[in-house]
Amino acid sequence: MGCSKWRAGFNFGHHLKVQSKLSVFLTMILFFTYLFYCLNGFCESLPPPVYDQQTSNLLLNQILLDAGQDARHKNDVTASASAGDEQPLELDDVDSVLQKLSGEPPSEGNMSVANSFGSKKFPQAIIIGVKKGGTRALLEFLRIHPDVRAVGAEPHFFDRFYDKGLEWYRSLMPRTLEGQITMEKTPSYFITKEAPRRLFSMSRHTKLIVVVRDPVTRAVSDYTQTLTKSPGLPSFQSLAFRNGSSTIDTAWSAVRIGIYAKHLENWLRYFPLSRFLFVSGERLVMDPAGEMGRVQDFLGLKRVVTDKHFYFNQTKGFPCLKKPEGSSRPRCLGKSKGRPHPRIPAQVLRRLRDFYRPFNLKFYQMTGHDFGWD
Ligand SMILES: Nc1ncnc2c1ncn2[C@@H]1O[C@H](COP(=O)(O)OS(=O)(=O)O)[C@@H](OP(=O)(O)O)[C@H]1O
Repeated sequence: MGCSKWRAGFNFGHHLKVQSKLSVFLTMILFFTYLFYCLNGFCESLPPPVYDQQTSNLLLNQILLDAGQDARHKNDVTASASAGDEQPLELDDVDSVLQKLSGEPPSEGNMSVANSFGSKKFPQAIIIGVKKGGTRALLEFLRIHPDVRAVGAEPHFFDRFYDKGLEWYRSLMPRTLEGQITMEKTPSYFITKEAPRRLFSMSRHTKLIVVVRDPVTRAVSDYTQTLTKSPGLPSFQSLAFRNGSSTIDTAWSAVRIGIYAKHLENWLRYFPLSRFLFVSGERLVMDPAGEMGRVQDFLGLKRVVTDKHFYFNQTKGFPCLKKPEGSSRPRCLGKSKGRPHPRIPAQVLRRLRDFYRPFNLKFYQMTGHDFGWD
């Protein structure tokens, strides 16, 4: 009995010894495999951190906040809904926000290649406005171009995060090779008083793109977005007119943003007109290829994005991409782009149109371009 107990104890001890030897052996195999991979340079192909954890959390919080209740601080991060079986072209979830923030393409075979080559540069071209003008559509259309690399989410550097410094801003940019253009879009730059001076101090050569849209429809679009986030919002007319009077309330941002001439004046104090391209938001919908031709010329790019990239989606009521960046499937923008607008009384729209007319004319004169809103 005692002997068999001892033998059992011995077997158990022996078993343990064999097990621990086996685990040491396996650990060694793992270690040497890893060492072998690193020596062959494979470790470098892991995506490098684009920004530190603190920054990433900050941005993530900001983005989630943007996507949340505060419609004034909205972003392009929206819950997605596709038209038919198509994937929306937006930053739909946290993962894709982080991925897009890094500016790297979706996890496909070439990800490590895209991460390892080129360098992060300050953007040579920025879509600075205007909110609800069609800025997301323009950026996504541009991203099909092989010589354009852009940050997906809005960095908001020249308005909200300027304190973080230029190096922080540059770290958000995707890597580019010689001849490729780095881009970003943040529509609130156009109405930010300090933005022109700040951008000028980064580089006076940055090309500036402004997507403009009839300020009346732009205001309604802006209001629609706020209404989606806050369903209890007062009516459009009660916000557009000051204290129930017939005076337009220019303190309301949905109205103020549309006074394009005023905002442009601020930019022209720093940048010459030749540095700007004004894209018609209406034409971007009616003739995306035509408008994209102008944009590519302005950026000094070969006209790669042409009518063969677009088709008109009847369900969505907007042009969509046949093959967007990193995908072989057709895609439309998400449900927050191309939303139906609430009905606004005709006399309210007329009053607003009258209000904008002189500013529009001034804007046409300043830009040398009649956008045909009147
Ligand atoms: N191809 C395509 N698909 C969908 N939507 C398109 C497209 N081209 C332009 N638009 C118009 O873009 C409007 C949204 O503008 P922005 O992207 O600048 O909005 S934002 O400021 O970034 O929130 C959006 O405004 P709403 O129609 O009011 O939703 C659209 O009219």
